[in-house]
Amino acid sequence: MSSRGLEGVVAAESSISSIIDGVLTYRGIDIDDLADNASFEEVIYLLWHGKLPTQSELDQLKKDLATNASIPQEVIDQIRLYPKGIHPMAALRTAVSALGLYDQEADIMAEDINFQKAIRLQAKIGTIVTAFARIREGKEPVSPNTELGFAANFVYMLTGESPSDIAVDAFNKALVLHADHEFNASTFTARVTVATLSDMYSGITSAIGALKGPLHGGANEQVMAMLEEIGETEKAEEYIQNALNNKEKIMGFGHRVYKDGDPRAKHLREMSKRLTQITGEPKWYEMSVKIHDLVEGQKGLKPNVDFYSASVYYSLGVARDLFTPIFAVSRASGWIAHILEQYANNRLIRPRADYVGPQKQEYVPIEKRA
Ligand SMILES: CC(=O)SCCNC(=O)CCNC(=O)[C@H](O)C(C)(C)COP(=O)(O)OP(=O)(O)OC[C@H]1O[C@@H](n2cnc3c(N)ncnc32)[C@H](O)[C@@H]1OP(=O)(O)O
Ligand SMILES: O=C([O-])CC(=O)C(=O)O
Repeated sequence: MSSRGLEGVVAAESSISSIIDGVLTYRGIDIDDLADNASFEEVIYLLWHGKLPTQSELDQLKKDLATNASIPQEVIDQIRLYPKGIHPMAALRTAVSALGLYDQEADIMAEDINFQKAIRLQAKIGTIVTAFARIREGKEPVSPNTELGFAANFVYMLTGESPSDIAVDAFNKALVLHADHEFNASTFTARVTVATLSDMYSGITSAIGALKGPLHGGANEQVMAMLEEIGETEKAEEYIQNALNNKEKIMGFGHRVYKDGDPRAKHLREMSKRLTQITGEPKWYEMSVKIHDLVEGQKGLKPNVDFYSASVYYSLGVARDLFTPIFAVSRASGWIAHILEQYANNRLIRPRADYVGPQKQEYVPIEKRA
């Protein structure tokens, strides 16, 4: 008997992140502690090395990320040629694949070289997202500022302006919260790809493709589309009632693993409350809370990481279709950690199918086919 969607199947051992009794940890540290205290760079180090960095290790990682953040001119030139109107996740998938063409060590598998590649990839993925976002608006990409940390540099490259502390803190926390999540669909995809001993760029490219879908990372964009379609908090009840009556899925709710709620959602809810007050548009938070109460009350479904992150990113002035690419910028750290773990103890991932099709069929020559 197969398990539909591999529900409940334990596919491998991992020591990177855990979800036990509804508690999420990275390397055994509770996500609540990390969300309240850690920088994204500390989390990257933790995920890749299995321990929190010392001050000098952190300084070195920050320096490495900042100095590797520029992307090859060829990749920028290619981005300029992408068709107008494409989704930024499609652009990111294509540009990360292209990035691999310009990494002379892409196919070298030695552990130390893989760590260097990990830094290059993590450093450049935010630059790709921001370069695409600006080029499609007819603006020039902004080169990374080597003096800035990861979150600040991302906001700087996106806007071209010196980022506010509020924006940097919010981005940092969002990056920490999205960094890793056990064997979610995109991470598992990355592991399947590199378990053939394919390269890291192939692993990340396939993971981006998996994250793009609305049942996974793509849900955050769909949440904002729903909020904007509803428009006013007073209209939420009728909208949600109709959707549930029509058996539609409400984006940002439900989870394959968490049945009592996603521990990341409360942090994003708080951020949404605060940021929507700051922008003077509390309605997006109020509408989200209204929807939350309705969906939980009627279906018992709780919000996942994608629900309140929508109003958070919106309040930070991010275009709706960049929400999922920002998720990818963060999750790249987790994908890379899993790719390194897969390489370190590799075996091809190749499950079986429960064949339910016809058997003992004859080959019928084409002229005799009905
Ligand atoms: C970062 C992330 O990837 S978090 C997840 C992001 N995705 C979303 O927010 C999309 C909306 N949510 C969903 O589609 C689902 O809850 C998933 C895909 C996240 C997990 O789903 P699964 O474990 O496969 O549950 P499944 O889709 O089988 O749903 C089980 C039941 O709950 C219902 N259900 C699950 N989620 C929702 C939802 N968001 N809205 C309404 N009903 C839902 C299903 O319709 C189904 O009902 P049924 O048994 O009457 O047919
Ligand atoms: O774990 C999952 O299935 C989806 C999820 O919440 C994530 O990837 O962060």
